[in-house]
Amino acid sequence: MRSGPGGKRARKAPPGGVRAEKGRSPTYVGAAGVALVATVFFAAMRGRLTAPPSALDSPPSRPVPAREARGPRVRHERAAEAGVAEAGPAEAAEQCVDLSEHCAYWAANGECASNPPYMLAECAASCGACAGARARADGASDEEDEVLRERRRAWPKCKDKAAECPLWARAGECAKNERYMMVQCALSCASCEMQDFATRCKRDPNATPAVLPGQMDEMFARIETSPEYARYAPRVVSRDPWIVVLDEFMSADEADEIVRVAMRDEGVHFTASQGTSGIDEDGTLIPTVSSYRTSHTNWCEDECIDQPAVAAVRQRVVSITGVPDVNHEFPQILRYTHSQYYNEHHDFIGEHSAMPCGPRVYTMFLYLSDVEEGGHTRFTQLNISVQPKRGRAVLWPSTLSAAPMEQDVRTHHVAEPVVRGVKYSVNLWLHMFDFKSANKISCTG
Ligand SMILES: O=C(O)CCC(=O)C(=O)O
Ligand SMILES: [Fe+2]
Repeated sequence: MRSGPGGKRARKAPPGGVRAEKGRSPTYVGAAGVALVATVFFAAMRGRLTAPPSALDSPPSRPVPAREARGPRVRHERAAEAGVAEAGPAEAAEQCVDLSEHCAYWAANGECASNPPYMLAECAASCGACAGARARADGASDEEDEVLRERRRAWPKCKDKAAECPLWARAGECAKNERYMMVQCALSCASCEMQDFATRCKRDPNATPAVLPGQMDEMFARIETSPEYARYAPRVVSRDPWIVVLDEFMSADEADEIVRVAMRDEGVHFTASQGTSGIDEDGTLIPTVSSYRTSHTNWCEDECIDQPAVAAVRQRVVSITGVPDVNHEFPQILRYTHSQYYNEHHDFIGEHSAMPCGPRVYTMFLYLSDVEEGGHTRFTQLNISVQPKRGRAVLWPSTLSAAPMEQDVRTHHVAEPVVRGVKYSVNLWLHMFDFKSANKISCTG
């Protein structure tokens, strides 16, 4: 059976300081800039710069280090467009290619120096910042090179996973973006021991489990019988395993508000939904985009997570399940348009069991829109199908009440293709232990 859906995993995007203008410190531009100006100059002298601006009908706009442009999937797409199969910026630097047709123009206009994080990633060739030129383009000194060589001798397996790591490290990103940098740029950040999953991600033996054996049954029975929850109009559609539909879990206004939040800057925030295809040597779940799942995903964090409607719903989920908010993954907002679906899968991801967060114990799935036809959530082994309806939620376990660390294989499910309308929905995955603290140190995959 396929592995489960990708959860909110270690932030794969490059460091925030290089994602947004605000992160660019003067030292950064200054130090890297001088070296880069020289690099670009010599690159130009070597004839690396190709089409001059006049070759373009109108000059391209300045390169924008937008969030969207920084995520790994988008990078891969861009690489594919540029004919660099499966290459990201690191590979692009190795192969010495540009990922944008505008690189030469931008480089000629000094962008390699004034916007190095973006330009080094996207325009390695035009900036003369290919692998061989990397150290000098970073402005690294001979002493720094020696420090890195020493570190490599002490930690032969330690590596930087992105070509830009030395530059980012010099810009202070190891501290500003610890979660990403300490694993992805371990060599440059002197955090080699952190690349070892077992060292970085030990579960606290005293961590409090959210669900003890038998408590799952108690929780579902409470939802069914307690007058406190009657306002959510709960309906038990299965008892073993438990599946409870809550027809009035959210108001129409709340659901609409969450869609509005999700739609902000839509092109940036919704990207193809990913699954996972395994785990790499430092404990990072490997994301995949495949025909198994064709929806689009928008992770609700940063400016989304505390929006009033989102916060109210999160609080409601805490109070109904008893699972504290720190155990919840960031809400995963989904959009399915015509014919989009998610094939049969289980939300339990085996690899989580060895992580500090432990397994997903519950899924609270929220429907934010009415769908004219299709888009049902169908539990394949139980012959149960839940129709999307704005405000409705469905709650089910991924593990067994009697053994809550173990998968309950009966809750496999599919998202049926949407036939008419658009389905907006949200996954809230609740873990056995603290997810958010573990996520901060890249220990949730
Ligand atoms: O869209 C649905 O109905 C279910 C989605 C789902 O199961 C998932 O994203 O894990
Ligand atoms: Fe699912």
